[in-house]
Amino acid sequence: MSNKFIAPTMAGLVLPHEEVSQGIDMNRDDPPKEFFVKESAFGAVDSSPPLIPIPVIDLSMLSTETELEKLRSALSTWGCFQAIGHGISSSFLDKVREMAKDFFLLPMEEKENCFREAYNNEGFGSDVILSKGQVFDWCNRLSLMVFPENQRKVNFWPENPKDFGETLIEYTMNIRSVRDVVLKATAKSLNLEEDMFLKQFGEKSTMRIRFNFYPPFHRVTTNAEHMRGSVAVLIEPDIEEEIGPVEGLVNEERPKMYKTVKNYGHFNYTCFQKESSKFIAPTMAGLVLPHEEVSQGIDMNRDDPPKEFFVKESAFGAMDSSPPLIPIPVIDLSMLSTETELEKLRSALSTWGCFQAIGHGISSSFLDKVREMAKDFFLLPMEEKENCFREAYNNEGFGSDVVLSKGQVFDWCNRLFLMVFPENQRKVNFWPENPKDFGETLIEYTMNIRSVRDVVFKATAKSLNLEEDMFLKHFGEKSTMRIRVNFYPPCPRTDKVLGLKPHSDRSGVTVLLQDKEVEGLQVFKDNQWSRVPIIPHALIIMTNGVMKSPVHRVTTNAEHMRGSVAVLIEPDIEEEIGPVEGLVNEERPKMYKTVKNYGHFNYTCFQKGIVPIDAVKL
Ligand SMILES: O=C(O)CCC(=O)C(=O)O
Ligand SMILES: [Fe+2]
Repeated sequence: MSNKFIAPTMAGLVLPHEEVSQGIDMNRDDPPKEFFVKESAFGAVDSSPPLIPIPVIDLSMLSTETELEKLRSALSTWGCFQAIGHGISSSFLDKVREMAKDFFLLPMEEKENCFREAYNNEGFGSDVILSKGQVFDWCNRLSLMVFPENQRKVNFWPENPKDFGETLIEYTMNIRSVRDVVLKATAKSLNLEEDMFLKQFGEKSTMRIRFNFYPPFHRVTTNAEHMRGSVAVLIEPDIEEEIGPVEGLVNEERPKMYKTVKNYGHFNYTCFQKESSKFIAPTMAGLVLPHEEVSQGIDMNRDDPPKEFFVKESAFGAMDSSPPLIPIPVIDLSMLSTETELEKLRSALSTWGCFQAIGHGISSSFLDKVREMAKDFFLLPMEEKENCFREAYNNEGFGSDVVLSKGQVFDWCNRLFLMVFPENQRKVNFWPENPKDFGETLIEYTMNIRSVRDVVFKATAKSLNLEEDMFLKHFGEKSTMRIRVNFYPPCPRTDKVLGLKPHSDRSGVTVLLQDKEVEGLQVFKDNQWSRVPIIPHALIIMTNGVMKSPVHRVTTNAEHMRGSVAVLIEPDIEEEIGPVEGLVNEERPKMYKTVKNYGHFNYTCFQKGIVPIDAVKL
């Protein structure tokens, strides 16, 4: 449903929305400054450097010593050459070029089918957004894996022009022959065994193709009138193959200077990422806001939220800013030893799937401290929060919605999302250093919530006449606890914009500390939305994986910001989640399948536009 990414490239963070859906405007004469290159080790941009020809090698002559020596010299000095005599007909090469151009000239609606995903290069688009201050290339690309065949992602392959796929494969097969000739000749020119490089690239050597398309550029280029295209086939070694110094070239005089690496493509990418591993004010960042806002988060005083934040009609009805205030049940955890409270719990979970917990044993002053700390963090200047920015393709850290799909509706919300338990899965580089006691308080709070979890799990099991440890065991030793600190800036369009769209949490249990003053949370029950009233020191508990998964949302508020802190408790990834044995019998047969790694399963469903519970129905 939403796994395609909006005209990803020129899309970027950097262009106004109209252009996002249309690609780089080929007639504009004012490229945004995000495309301007910076000074670098490679010197300034210079539009007409001298035309020093790179070497030309005739592949059909490589059986001669002269041509072989030319090749060796070309590769050791330049590392590249122009190949002639390669045996591919000129008319076929022209056909490939024409076909590529035909594709890029299609209207955007047609190319849309090939849009790459947000976090992946495969498909049509331009630069993946990776880092703050990234300089964008003035280029659209279509990048496709062609070999090995079983790694083709045909959903990204153009259906138009008609013979695109066929031509692509034929061309790549031709290039494979060229590859073999060049790799063999190179080995020979170095007095190595002929198959040396072929073997190093392995049987499963991949071949990707990248079509580049550069729209004309009025200001900078001399050929301001013409667009330009090119086609690159990228040949990579088998992922499993170790790449390193060739044995035959290493000896006592020339010892090894480099290490061997596996999966070089990934290694290369990781190196690149290290330069720029933080993602620009990721959220409110998105594609949708003008650049100044990208670096400052949602402007808390703006009076014109962009329309990408406007909610659409959904199965959960229209926006209604003041639904009835039907109180969700209140359960006193300190009273769960009594039958009455236990029955109240059972009923709350089977009808609402959530309740407000009082008597939970956590002091009001400590809860206030947690809320204050969260607020202090969000009120820090953006430069300080920058250290916690999440990466483009990952929720962990500070930011807002990950950009996932075309037409995605964004939440009016900044978040800080952190894994707290198990301890060895903490990514401390995303943890705030300010306020000073943030980390400590966070851990203490989560440990408190873990005790609350245990009490609720045990009581729930008891209320269903199950063994007390049933749910605790089901969640496994390695049950994870993540914390999500939400912060909703005031929003002038409460009629159109939500703080959080309708959803049910992917976690097994969510424990939520609401804002003490500003309301906003709503729960969907019996086909209508109910507002959840504020009980200042209660914890809202949603038991998603246990009985009923409440669908909830958060509205926005025009005058006040609002904060909340959610702890998400998930089962051990390895643990199978499914119907509880003790509840299944002949009269009530199993209705659902078991799944492993429910969190991932939930996410996959979301991506496909499926409700998880429907996907596990037997
Ligand atoms: O802000 C709230 O009250 C709810 C937050 C929420 O639903 C979530 O973080 O999943
Ligand atoms: Fe939620």
